Amino acid sequence: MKLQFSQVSFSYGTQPVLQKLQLQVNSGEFVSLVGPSGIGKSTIFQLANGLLQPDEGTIELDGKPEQNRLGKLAYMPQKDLLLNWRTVVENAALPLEIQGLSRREAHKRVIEQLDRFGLADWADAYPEELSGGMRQRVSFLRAAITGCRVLLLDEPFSALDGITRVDMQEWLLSMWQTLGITIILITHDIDEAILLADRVLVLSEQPIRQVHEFNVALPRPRTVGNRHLPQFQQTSEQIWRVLREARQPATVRLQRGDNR
Ligand SMILES: Nc1ncnc2c1ncn2[C@@H]1O[C@H](COP(=O)(O)OP(=O)(O)OP(=O)(O)O)[C@@H](O)[C@H]1O
Repeated sequence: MKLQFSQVSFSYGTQPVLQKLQLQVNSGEFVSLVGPSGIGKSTIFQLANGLLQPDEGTIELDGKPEQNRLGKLAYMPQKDLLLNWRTVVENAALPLEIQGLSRREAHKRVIEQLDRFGLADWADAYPEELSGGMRQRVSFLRAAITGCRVLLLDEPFSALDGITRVDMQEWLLSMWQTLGITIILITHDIDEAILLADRVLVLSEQPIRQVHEFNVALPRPRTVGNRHLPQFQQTSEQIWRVLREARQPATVRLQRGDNR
């Protein structure tokens, strides 16, 4: 599914966050969104999934303006939000039950997918028995089982330790390739953004009027070893430059304040 923002503006009260933003994510693409804290990344996700509506402009799904986007894009928040009193199967089945499937049918569909998501031995486990990586797999399964063709992932690996994080990045890439879905990932980790994505979109100004776009010219399938390739280093430096330049005015203000 293709997602497009056309001339989208959005404010929280008097605070503008987006101004006439153009943004497109193509069907089957993996796109990373990076930018400083508070710039508006999560707001873009909430606009995309219909929790918020633009003040101006349109949001299009597969080329058609779509006002009613709730439930059409799956969203996986930073914190996994698993319910402690529900087992793995019961947690993952929740959106299907909300969609109106019987408990029995919802569980059957989840159980069919457990192996693919590396959860076959954990069907009846409760969240507190799972490692951080396992919890994220359950959360990912819960988002993917909805059948939505676009997954919005809001810093999914930020709470994981380094080794688990690398494992999960490689796992996510293999799932993306198997499922053939569109993924948009918010991350603060530039290396992660590059390693996973076809394109990295950098948000650097507030309000957001445009995105800086970087195509990632690395072959697929990718592994963490790709970080040492010259193209990887080059893209990383370009992204850092954009983010550093954007920070300059704030730094200058801070220095002036300190000198006063
Ligand atoms: N419900 C809200 N009401 C008013 N202002 C909000 C609301 N949600 C976010 N904001 C403000 O809008 C701006 C963008 O917030 P948003 O959460 O989209 O940023 P972000 O880039 O996702 O940040 P982070 O990386 O810290 O998650 C921030 O200044 C934030 O304080």
